[in-house]
Amino acid sequence: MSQTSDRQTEIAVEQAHVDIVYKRVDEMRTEAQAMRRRGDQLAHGARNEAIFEQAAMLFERDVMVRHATQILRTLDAEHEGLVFGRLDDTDGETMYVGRLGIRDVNFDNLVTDWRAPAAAAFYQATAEQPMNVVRRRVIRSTGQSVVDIDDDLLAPEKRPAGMAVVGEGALMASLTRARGDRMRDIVATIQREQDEAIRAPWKGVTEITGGPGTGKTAVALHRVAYLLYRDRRRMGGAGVLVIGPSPAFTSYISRVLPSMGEDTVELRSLGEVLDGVRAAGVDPAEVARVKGSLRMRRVLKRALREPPPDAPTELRTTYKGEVLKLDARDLAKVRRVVQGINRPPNQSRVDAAEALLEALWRKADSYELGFDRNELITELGERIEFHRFVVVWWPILTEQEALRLLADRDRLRRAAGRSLSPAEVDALVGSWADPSAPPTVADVALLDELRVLLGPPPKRHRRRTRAENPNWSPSPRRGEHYDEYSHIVVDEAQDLSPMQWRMIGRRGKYASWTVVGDPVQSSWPDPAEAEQARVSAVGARAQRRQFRLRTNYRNSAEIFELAAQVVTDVSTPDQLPHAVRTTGVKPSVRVVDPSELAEALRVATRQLLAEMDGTVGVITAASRLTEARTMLAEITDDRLSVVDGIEAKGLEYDAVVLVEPTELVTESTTGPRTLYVALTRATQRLTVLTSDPDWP
Ligand SMILES: Nc1ncnc2c1ncn2[C@@H]1O[C@H](COP(=O)(O)OP(=O)(O)OP(=O)(O)O)[C@@H](O)[C@H]1O
Repeated sequence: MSQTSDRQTEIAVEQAHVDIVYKRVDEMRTEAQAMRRRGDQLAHGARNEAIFEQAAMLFERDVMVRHATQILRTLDAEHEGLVFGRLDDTDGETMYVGRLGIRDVNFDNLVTDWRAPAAAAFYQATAEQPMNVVRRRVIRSTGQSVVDIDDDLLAPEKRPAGMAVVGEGALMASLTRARGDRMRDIVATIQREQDEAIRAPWKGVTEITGGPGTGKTAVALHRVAYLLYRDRRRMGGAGVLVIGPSPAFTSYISRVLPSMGEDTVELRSLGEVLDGVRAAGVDPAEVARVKGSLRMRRVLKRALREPPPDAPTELRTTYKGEVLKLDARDLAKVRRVVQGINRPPNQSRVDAAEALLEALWRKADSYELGFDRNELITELGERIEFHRFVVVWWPILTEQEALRLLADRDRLRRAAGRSLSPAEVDALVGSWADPSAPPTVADVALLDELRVLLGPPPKRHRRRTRAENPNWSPSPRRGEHYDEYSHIVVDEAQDLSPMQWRMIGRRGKYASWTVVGDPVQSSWPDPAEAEQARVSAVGARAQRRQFRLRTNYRNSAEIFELAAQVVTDVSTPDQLPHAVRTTGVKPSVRVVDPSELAEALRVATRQLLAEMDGTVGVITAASRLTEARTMLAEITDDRLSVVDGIEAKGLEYDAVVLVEPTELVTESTTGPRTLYVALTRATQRLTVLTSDPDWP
């Protein structure tokens, strides 16, 4: 039989099974809807019952409705390609693998959930270790129709007569497909080295490293789905938090988990970790470096010891005809006493009031007029003007207010002491000069640090804090600043600053971790400091297991060959992945005169948009981003994005135009690494526009 007719016959065989599965799914949906209706009726009827029975009924109803809703949600998830795999083993048994486990009315397996132990062979069997598998088949569907199949024959010698083997490899077919603006799941083609990381035990710290395009992000997200499936009670209750570098990145990965039926995971970018703040802007590299350094912790601590800018320098009152006065030196002494109690400032106002009254008493006592201490303290402490004084002398601050105070150069210089150089102080003051500017991503970690240093405001003030903050939005399911996640995934971990590690560590006091990154792509200049902060965030004694992914599934070999050249000085050969796919198309490096850059950029972009089905990214240095956007303003195509090297982190496009690569290198101390990131974003085509005839 020819390959084509073999293929058609086999597609028809699989379609027959897929039809049975979808029919069963419809039945299950009807059953779940009926269950939910029954639950609702129970609640309705319960109104007329005795209290005791009512409680039992309500409980039953809750369980019923919850269970039914969960089933419906899972069934309604975007389950295109619900059945995507089939294994035929040496005993002649067949098993279908899919996004969900489905049984027929007799409880016989129609589909095994990909996360179940029984399905592991689908990902782990190889020709060297076939694990009893003769043929592995990947089934590709559109909607409910099977459109293609791809087989791997793992044990040719055990192949029974008549077993067809068709296709050219599901992985390659999937890798060459055009990309959309959202990442897709890879459940059908997870590779063995990836599967090992996905199925690693939940405890401790799981580190996944690997070069660009090795599937680290995909693996981390599939690991979340796996952990929720295997250990839903532990993981689901306290929740899973996934942290990525930017809102563009979280939006890019946002579809992966829902497509696997998981919609309870929180995805946050680094600028959104602190509740109520949504920062997306990034500082210039040298400013971000200062803001992210652990030295900032000392600076912030010292800053909070300073009196507020408009604090009164004298407290004057009268008691029984005598003038009692605390001058600036007395007040400074009282402040030090309160600070010595070592309670966070927002929790210390009562201490401050008590210390002031004590100081006033000592003044009065020194006059030797025989005043009674208790009487004096009670009377002065009840006076409205004393309260007014305390409120301005010891204000309750929000973290935003506390950070804004640091825009004052003298104040910051005092707080900086020897921790920051004068140039670093200037850089920070410059970045905070505009009081109406929103916080940057690096500011968020400082705000979170200040939040903890300041302590929670007394209850009466909390409402004020929220009302004053226009961006404040309560997290729908969790208390504010929730820190009990059961699992935290940190993606692009190589870029986290020490201050960001501290911020995230606070949210994972009881968590296990999946930490994903590639040191060669790091844009953080002091890896040793970041490593120290990371160890204290995830716990030094936590059990650690490491996985390294070695195959680059994103870039064509031609594109990766060029990219690898720019990091030869900052990487070891072991850190660079192997790109498996060749396209026969080399990257195009065009030398252009700066005066002709705009036109050359438009031509290259239009050309790639015309030639490719999928997405096109234009990547520039941060300093040239606005200009590039203006140059391309006349091209309106949803498939086009214009980003800088940092924003490009974690994203991918079918084709990329890289503008002036040397500018990405000179823009920061980790420039070659940022350029490496930019050069490894394209799956198929790369055009580089440079004014340097010698590049690369
Ligand atoms: N097993 C696989 N099957 C199909 N596609 C895969 C597989 N593994 C990875 N990919 C694809 O390769 C691309 C790169 O994956 P991903 O973004 O997870 O890599 P990464 O290691 O996080 O990259 P980077 O470090 O550059 O951000 C994605 O399009 C992903 O879907």
